[in-house]
Amino acid sequence: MSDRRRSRRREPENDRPNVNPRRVAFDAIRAVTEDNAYANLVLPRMLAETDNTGRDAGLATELTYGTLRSLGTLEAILAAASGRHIRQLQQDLVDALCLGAYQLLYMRIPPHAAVATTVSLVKAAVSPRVSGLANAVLRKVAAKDLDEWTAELATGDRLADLSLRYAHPEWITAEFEAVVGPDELPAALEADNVAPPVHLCAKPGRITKGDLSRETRGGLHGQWSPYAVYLPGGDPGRIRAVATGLAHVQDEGSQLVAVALAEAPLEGRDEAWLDLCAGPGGKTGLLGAIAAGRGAAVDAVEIQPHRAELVAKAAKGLPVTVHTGDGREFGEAGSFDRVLVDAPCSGLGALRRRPEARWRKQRSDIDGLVPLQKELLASGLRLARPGGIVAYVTCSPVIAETEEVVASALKTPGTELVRSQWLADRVPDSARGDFVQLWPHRHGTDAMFLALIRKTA
Ligand SMILES: C[S@@+](CC[C@H](N)C(=O)[O-])C[C@H]1O[C@@H](n2cnc3c(N)ncnc32)[C@H](O)[C@@H]1O
Repeated sequence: MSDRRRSRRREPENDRPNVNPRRVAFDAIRAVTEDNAYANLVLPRMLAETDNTGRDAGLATELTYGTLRSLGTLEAILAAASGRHIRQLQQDLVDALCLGAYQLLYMRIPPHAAVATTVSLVKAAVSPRVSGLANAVLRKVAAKDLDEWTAELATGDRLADLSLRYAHPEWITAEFEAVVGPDELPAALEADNVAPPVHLCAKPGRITKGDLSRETRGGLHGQWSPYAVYLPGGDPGRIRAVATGLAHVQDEGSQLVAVALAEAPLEGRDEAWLDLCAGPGGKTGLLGAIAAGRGAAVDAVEIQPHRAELVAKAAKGLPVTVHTGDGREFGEAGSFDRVLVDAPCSGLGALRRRPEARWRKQRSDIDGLVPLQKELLASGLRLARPGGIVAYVTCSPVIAETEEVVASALKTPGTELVRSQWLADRVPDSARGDFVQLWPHRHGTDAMFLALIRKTA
């Protein structure tokens, strides 16, 4: 590097400090553990503020997301290496040690560099007094690789050992196993630890997949959804079609369940569609675009005003009317032909997108959500006309939020479960009995669940 370029790096333009990527990652992790921030919101802002771009931004992102995803496992290994309970150490030191241990156990960073940079970070950002302790603990961590550590800490309890190996809380591992079974469980857990590519949806009637793919400079067409394009990299907001609303960011699985509702066979009138839990509007945007091509219109309901505004933005120019209100009290019974109930859920099917989420959630959160899910589905069934079709969707595979909610709704007289033939024909291994269950490790999508229910009377 020339002297001129080196000095430019030390004194960045606009007086913005070019803070090194490890420090940015540490600050982002601190914001998550200390202030309950969301990494995917806080990190991009910190990268912009510190002028980190390109490879530096990539390194900071991998460090932040990887460390947060693996927190439980890193803390267990650090506890063993330090010989004390992790809660006996101050939290900012734990965060720095996790960042260092992640580099040692999950990345190809040479151990001496991972230890030295973390000790410097501890000196500068935590306290020089604990840098000796950090050095000693990290050297112990570096003495074994991840497989050796997980073998050493294994208890013989299969679910506990898998949870440690794949960095999931044990209760989530158990919930996944109840659906996917023991053979596929490791693959299902492992898939949550891989950052997913960004999926785009080319809104039908607005832009073709081919044109969207060209705008993304080579984005591949999605495997399953007729509207999906995989972004090859970069900021989706910079794609013109996304900025102008012709396309939007949407997981391919979310596209599939929305299209499955639109493609379900229906006799009679087919012009009044309802999206009962619409915010922030990804599925409303897609359903609105399909409805536009079929002469139908969509009513979209969202209880949170700021999310209702996002729905209105996502549906701009489409035949969609947005209502801010409670879906349990909305509308006239029997007035809709197709109804989507994309219920608020634990989100355990999208853990790969939210690095810290698995450590924040608790089993009791699900118990709190199930009554609302049942009420919203009951309301969706009330609002569907005889012969109409209701799609119950969650981005969670958990039995209590999926099968059990649907089973309770099917006790209502005049309802029957129908298979999504459209989805079954298109996506292999997507059947879960008569339901649809997508998986990151099988399909590269979020773990979306879909049940189609027809109102027979
Ligand atoms: C899983 S999200 C929906 C995602 C959305 N369909 C999409 O594709 O962008 C569930 C939404 O339901 C909303 N919600 C929660 N309770 C509700 C209620 N009683 N009535 C209407 N919306 C509700 C939440 O605020 C949240 O925006």
